[in-house]
Amino acid sequence: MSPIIEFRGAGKTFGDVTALAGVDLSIDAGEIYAVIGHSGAGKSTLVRLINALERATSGEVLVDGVDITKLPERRLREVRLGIGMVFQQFNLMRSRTVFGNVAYPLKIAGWAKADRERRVAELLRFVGIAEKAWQYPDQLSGGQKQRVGIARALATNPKILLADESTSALDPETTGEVLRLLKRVNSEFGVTIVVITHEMEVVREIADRVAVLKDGKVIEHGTVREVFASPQEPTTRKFVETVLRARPGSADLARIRQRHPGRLVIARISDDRRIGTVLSEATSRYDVRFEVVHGGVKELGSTSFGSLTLELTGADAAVDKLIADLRTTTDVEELA
Ligand SMILES: Nc1ncnc2c1ncn2[C@@H]1O[C@H](COP(=O)(O)OP(=O)(O)OP(=O)(O)O)[C@@H](O)[C@H]1O
Repeated sequence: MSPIIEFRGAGKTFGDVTALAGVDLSIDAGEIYAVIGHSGAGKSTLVRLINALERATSGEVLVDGVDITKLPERRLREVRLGIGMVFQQFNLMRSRTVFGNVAYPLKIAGWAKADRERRVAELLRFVGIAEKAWQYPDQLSGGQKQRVGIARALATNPKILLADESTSALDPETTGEVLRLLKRVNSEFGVTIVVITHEMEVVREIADRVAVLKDGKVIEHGTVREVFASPQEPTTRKFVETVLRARPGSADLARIRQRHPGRLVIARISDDRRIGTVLSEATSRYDVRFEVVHGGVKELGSTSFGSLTLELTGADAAVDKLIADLRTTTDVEELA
């Protein structure tokens, strides 16, 4: 895999505000790369450096091997033709039909009318809204508007698609549909997708790799599996916990304690760790009972992943032995 987008010490300041500070990041051709961070972390600035809607004030940004921070405006137009973008608020033209919106970039790029018509029909079929071609944006649901946004972004066959909070205005079900559509864009056309989000659930559903942005810096990056399995930074851990309910919050824990006076442990669950087998053997061997009191398991790619908080009731020494057995197969943390 070769990088299609590379940030090398890229920084961006607005007056005395540092939006990005020395970002190093490498995104491979054909992958779905997510950038997650809280509001103000610098996500939008980062994505706007890729299509040079903003210019870096330091460092380099390479797109397809070319440092775009040095290019004159005229050459940037070519670079931008290879990059599509979808937005949180869809940014459709209200006065044009669905067809007109999707045809617009083709018109700008000088496509002949017959070619435009063929291409738009093909795109609308791909995103599943062919029957809405002559409707106006105001007549569409949020999910349908975003399908138009995606069709428009793909019109000129870009190699890169930038999705800036593209599902943040949608309900969870519609979010799922749009993310599945973006996955098809990636798998069927090989388009590299950069997803900007503040939701870890979006990262889980769609991305191959993820970078966590905080105060204009990349504080952690890796495959989605690595980052979910062992988040290093407190900010990353909090993001992961929003999806996995890995650890009961303090209010939850107080309620759990009231109902469950036994010892509480958190055990990591994943497909390759047979914790069910160990638990059932150890509970009968040591005469310890267990109750699941918190947690969850989610699909992550082709595997399951998560954590459970268990209440273990029995003689202290027996519970110790059970915890030791569990530790031979997974990470176990006892809650104080
Ligand atoms: N045009 C601008 N002029 C001045 N400051 C800016 C400008 N654009 C961004 N900033 C500042 O840069 C920082 C990063 O902003 P950015 O929009 O990139 O963050 P973000 O992570 O996308 O946040 P959000 O999720 O709220 O959009 C913020 O402090 C913001 O106020």
